[in-house]
Formats: sequence, C-alpha cells, structure tokens
Amino acid sequence: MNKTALKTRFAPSPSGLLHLGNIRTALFNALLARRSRGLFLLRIEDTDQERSSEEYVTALMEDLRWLALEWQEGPEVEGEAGPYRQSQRRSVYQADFQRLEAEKLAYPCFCSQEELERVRKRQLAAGQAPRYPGTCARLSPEEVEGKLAAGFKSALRFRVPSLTTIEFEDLVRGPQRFATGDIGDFIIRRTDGSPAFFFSNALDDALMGVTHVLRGEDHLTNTPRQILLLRALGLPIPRYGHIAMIVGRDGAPLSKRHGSRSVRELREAGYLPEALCNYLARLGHHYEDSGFLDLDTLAAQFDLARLGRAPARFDPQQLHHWQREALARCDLDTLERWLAPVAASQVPADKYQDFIETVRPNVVLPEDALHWAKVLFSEELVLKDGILPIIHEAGAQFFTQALAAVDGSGTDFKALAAQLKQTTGAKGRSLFLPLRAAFTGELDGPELARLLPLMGVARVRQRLQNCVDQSY
Ligand SMILES: Nc1ncnc2c1ncn2[C@@H]1O[C@H](COP(=O)(O)OP(=O)(O)OP(=O)(O)O)[C@@H](O)[C@H]1O
Repeated sequence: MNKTALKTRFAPSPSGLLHLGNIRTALFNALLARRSRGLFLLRIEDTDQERSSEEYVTALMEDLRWLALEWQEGPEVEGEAGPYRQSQRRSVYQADFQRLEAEKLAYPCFCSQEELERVRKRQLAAGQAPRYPGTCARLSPEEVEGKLAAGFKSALRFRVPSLTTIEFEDLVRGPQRFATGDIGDFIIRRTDGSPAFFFSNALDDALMGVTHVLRGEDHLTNTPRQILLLRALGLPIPRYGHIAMIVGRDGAPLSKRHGSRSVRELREAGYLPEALCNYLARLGHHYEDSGFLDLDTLAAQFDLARLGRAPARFDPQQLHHWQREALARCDLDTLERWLAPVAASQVPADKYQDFIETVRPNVVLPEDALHWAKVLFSEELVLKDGILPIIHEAGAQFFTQALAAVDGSGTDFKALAAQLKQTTGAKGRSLFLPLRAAFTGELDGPELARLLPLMGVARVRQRLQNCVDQSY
C-alpha cells in the first residue's frame, strides 16, 4: 500500500450503544475505503471519562464486526499510528498544546462557567450569536502568571485569527465559506487537562494519515475550526464530507443521548447484518441497482456524488423489505441456526427442518417463527380478531363434515378439501378460509398442505372438533 492511499475512519465516542446514524457513518467510510482499495481506521474518542465506558467500546467493536465492517487500523488490530484510543494519547497532545501556547496561537483562559454563561445570555438577549468575548485573550503575561500563582485553574483557548475566511470543498455539500469573525476563540484543552473534541479529533486525523472524513452534518460548523487548528500546526487537512442526518419519526436526529434504537437491539431482534447494510447504504445514498447487493458490490457502486443532502428518515418498513431480501438468500443451515434460540425448544426435533422450510416465506424475524411454532405445536390456539365470525358462518355442519373427511384423508389437505367440497358444496374462499381459520386462527400464513402433516392428525381433529363445539 503506498503512502498516499485513501484512508477513512470512524471515530465514535463510547458513550452509548451505536444507533443507525452512527453505524451508517461507519458503513459509508468503510465502503469508500473498500471501493478505493484504501484503509478503514477505527479510533475511540474516549476523552470524556465521565461519559465513556469500556462496555461501549466492546459493544461498538462487536457491532462493526457483526456487520463485517472490519477495520485495518485501530484497537485490537493496531498499526503504525496507534494507540487508537484517545485516552492513551495524552502525551501525544501535550507537545502541540505547548507549541501553540509558545507561539501565542493559544492562551490560558481562567473564565468560570458562570461568567461564560452570563456573557452568553447577554449576547443572546442582544440578538447576537453567542461566542467567547476574548476576556483572557487580552491578559498580559504578568496577569497570567499572577492567576496561575494564585492557583486559578485554566483551560487553553485557540486564538482564532480575525477577518479571514475559511473555505473548503465539502465532498457532499460543495463549496463552504465561513468568516472567522463569526467564530469565537475556542477551548482546545479543558481545565482538567483533557483535550477538547475539536483538537484531539482534528489532530488525530492528521497524525493518523486520514485522507477522507465522512461524518454527520452535525459536525459541519466544527470543520472551519479544525481547519484553522491544522493550519496553525502545519498539519495535512483531510477532505471532509458531511452526510445528512438520519432522523426518527419525530424529525429529531437519532442520538445516543436520546436513547435511539441501537444496532444491538436490532441484532437481538433478529435482523440480519446483510439486511441492515443494504438498508443503510441506501439511506442518504442512491444506488442505481435496487436489488439486494453484497458488501463488495455495495462498495463497488458507492459514489460520493450520489450522497444526498436531505435528512433521511428511519423507515422500519424499508428495513423489513431488506430483511426479507436477505432471508430469501439464506441457506437452510443459516436459517436453522438463526431460528434455533427461539423456535428449537417449541418444535419436535424430527420436524424442525420441515417446519423451517414451511414457515420460511412467512418469517421476517425469529418472533414470527415462534408464533408459527405455537400455532402448530401448542395445545391452545389463539384466534385473531375476525376469525370467530368466519367459523360461525361456516357452521357446525361444515366442520363435522371436515372431521369425516379427515377419517379418510388424514393430514392430506388436498384430499381433505376435495372430499369436503363434495360433501358440503363449499368452494373457493368459503371452503379454504374456514379451514385456515380453524387450523391456524389466522386469515393467512404458510400453505395448509404443509402445515397439516406438521400438526399431526390428532391436533387437526382437535382443532376441527373445537370449531364444531364453538359453532353450536
Ligand atoms: N442521527 C445521526 N445521523 C447520521 N449520523 C449521525 C447521527 N448521529 C450521530 N451521527 C454521526 O455518528 C458519528 C459518531 O458520533 P458520536 O459518537 O458523537 O454519536 P452521537 O450519537 O452524536 O452521540 P451523542 O448523542 O453522545 O452526541 C459522527 O460522525 C456523527 O456525525
């Protein structure tokens, strides 16, 4: 791999389980790297010790691996630019803090939270955009010495040059311009000595050789600050692309803080990784090919020019669609394993394979298989709404004749239906619907010809007898 190879990254904060917005960011970066035969890097942004936890680091790596979004540099894989956890990079940041301060490009700030909040409120009340008023930028070296000697704690603020314009070409949103006059001096090291997001995020991208950053649009206004920082440090600036956010039903962006549905929850509900990848790849990115694609093809057809700018709404129906597509491609072994945790205990072992093949077209999630297992193998049958009137309308005579037909045909549904048609004169819907209702308590479902042998003749009889009893 040559040194100028494209390198993308995913840099989550381990402060919660990944949601679909986070993982789509990872997916797009992984697809871009794969398409360009570049590298995909994972970095853990755990500088906020209060919100970060090891549990979430493990969980996010598990999510990425489950989706086959393997990283070529990062935790557990390592690489030349490590360590890849920001909590282990404090000494790396130290040198640049000192350099910026020595060159007067950054200065210590002693303002308290309360003071800053007071200024903010005043500015908002005056109709101004809140920004740091530069109080500590004007302190003389003696004043700084004095405050430090008196034990005041300081943060480090980056001095934003005035009257310049920062321009960059966003990979998704085109040309961007920001006047530095609108950007207040910002904190790069907090009072507790930890690096602020702007700083560690930008510095690490540069030091780790990241060439392309695809990230959520929530970061767009951070970019001019990060460009200023990298310029001040004489470091390479990656290309940035800000992708439209994924919003929930309420129109608000999915977020860890707001407890959006996590990738783990979806995995535990039984969604397949291929379904999630096909769904997410199309959320904010247009593919010509509307069919199911494997990860290599999703990558081969990934194109920055096809990234949309409008927010994308999470649509469970679409996810269902891709789940069906993914299931249709599963081999029987995979399907058996996938359903085993919920269905295996409900289905007799000698019928398990036949059961899976029978219910397969009616299963989107394992819970659907569990439902059919209960329909077929439990004593009790729960009737869906609207089923009882169908049974009443068919009448006791119909089901008595059906029982008589079972005497001759057992669980051979075709023979049973043929005989019943002859003895009752019922045909079409009025023949099949009451039978389906009686056997399954549903209006639709897997083929009755396959369901009856699985149920066995005793249960078939019992279900018909129940209908005879209910119809009087
Ligand atoms: N709703 C969303 N849609 C698309 N991308 C998102 C969304 N939320 C976060 N991202 C992106 O996911 C990546 C990781 O972000 P981060 O770890 O800060 O998650 P977060 O959900 O924003 O967390 P928090 O709720 O703590 O702010 C970033 O590139 C961010 O822009």
